Amino acid sequence: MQCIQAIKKDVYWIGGNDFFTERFENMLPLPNGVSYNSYLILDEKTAVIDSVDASIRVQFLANAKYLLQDRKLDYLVINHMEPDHCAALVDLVEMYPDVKIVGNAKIFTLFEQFYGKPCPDNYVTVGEGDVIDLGQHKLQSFKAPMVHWPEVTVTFEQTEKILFSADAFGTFGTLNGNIFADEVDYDTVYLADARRYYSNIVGKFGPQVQLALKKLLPLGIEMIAPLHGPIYRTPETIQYIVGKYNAWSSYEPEKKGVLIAFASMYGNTTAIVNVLANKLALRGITDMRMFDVSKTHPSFVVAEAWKYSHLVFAAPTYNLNLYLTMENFLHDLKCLHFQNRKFAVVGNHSWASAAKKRMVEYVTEYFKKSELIGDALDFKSSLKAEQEKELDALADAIAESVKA
Ligand SMILES: Cc1cc2nc3c(=O)[nH]c(=O)nc-3n(C[C@H](O)[C@H](O)[C@H](O)COP(=O)(O)O)c2cc1C
Repeated sequence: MQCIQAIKKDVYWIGGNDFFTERFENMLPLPNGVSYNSYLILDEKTAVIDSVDASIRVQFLANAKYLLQDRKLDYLVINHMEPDHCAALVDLVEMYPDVKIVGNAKIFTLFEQFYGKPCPDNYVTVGEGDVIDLGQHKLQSFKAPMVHWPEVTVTFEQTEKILFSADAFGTFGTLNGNIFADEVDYDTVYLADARRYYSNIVGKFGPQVQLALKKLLPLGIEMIAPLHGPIYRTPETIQYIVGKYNAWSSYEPEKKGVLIAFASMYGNTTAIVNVLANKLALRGITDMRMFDVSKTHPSFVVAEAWKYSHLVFAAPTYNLNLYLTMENFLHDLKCLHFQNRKFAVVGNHSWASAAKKRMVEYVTEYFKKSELIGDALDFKSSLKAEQEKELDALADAIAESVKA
């Protein structure tokens, strides 16, 4: 049966929820599921904007069929060729063989790479600013390269001022009946997932997101309809998510505070960061977060890194290298072009130290616009009373910097 909602007169959400898939891109855990959004416009001409993942293909096709009844589908607009949005494209072409497929040249290249050439005569290639006229609704195409993938386009519906934003402004988390951001307690239900989606999926492409925002915001957007998560239709929710994207894509921390990311095999490094966190609390630092990167999936810790201004890394040496789960976490941050933060480093070893040096290397050589606070510390196996003053000095330096 169909499961649809009108988002404006004659404009419908025809996507669906995936509660089943364990990991997005087979890597990032989905404790709250994910939605794949698609949209259908019924005008003098009909159009579907993007399709969905294979997991909800049946629901999506039922939705499209229900709305189109015995009308034909005139246009299939493709903004993004990642498979979580493309699994039903060929089905639509088979159901509506005359459909015109709208996309830029890169979209058609990727389409053929994934699906061969089932319908090369159906292509309508659009460039920057080109408009597809449906009657009342007019779909204008804008490139947003690397706002996740190189082919990404966004489509601006000029009459209702709806931005079909592809992966931009998307979030993990299913839509729970309420498909609009203003219908839910957004900060409780979606904010953490939105930050985790942004930082892990789009985080590397901050400058490209900034360019897209500069180009698109002057259009006077009155609704943002992304490919994942809720739709933003009120000035407040639009301003809110645009504000978050602006901060995230310019690598500005949302909060002055401390995130402690640590790793430990036998608990000695854990004991050290527990004492450090305690000392920071006694110096007035509030709302700290601590994550064992061996236990918590890095995608969650990456998201918290995007939020906080100050980060402490603490880990032992392992086979003359940095302990692997910390190495993986820092490598992940490096690949995401993480930057513009203040850091403290605490190593631990028993005979030949490597962890401290490697963590300092990440901070000073790989994370741009970043600063090491206090002395990088190195402990030998366990915390001794005589070293407490080193931890006190580090806590003083971090607290002073947070409060500055
Ligand atoms: C497999 C393995 C390899 C290790 N390699 C080194 C090493 O190369 N250099 C070193 O100084 N300590 C090495 N250590 C020792 C730990 O770094 C050290 O005992 C540390 O204090 C453990 O901290 P934790 O209690 O937080 O796990 C190794 C430990 C293990 C289990």
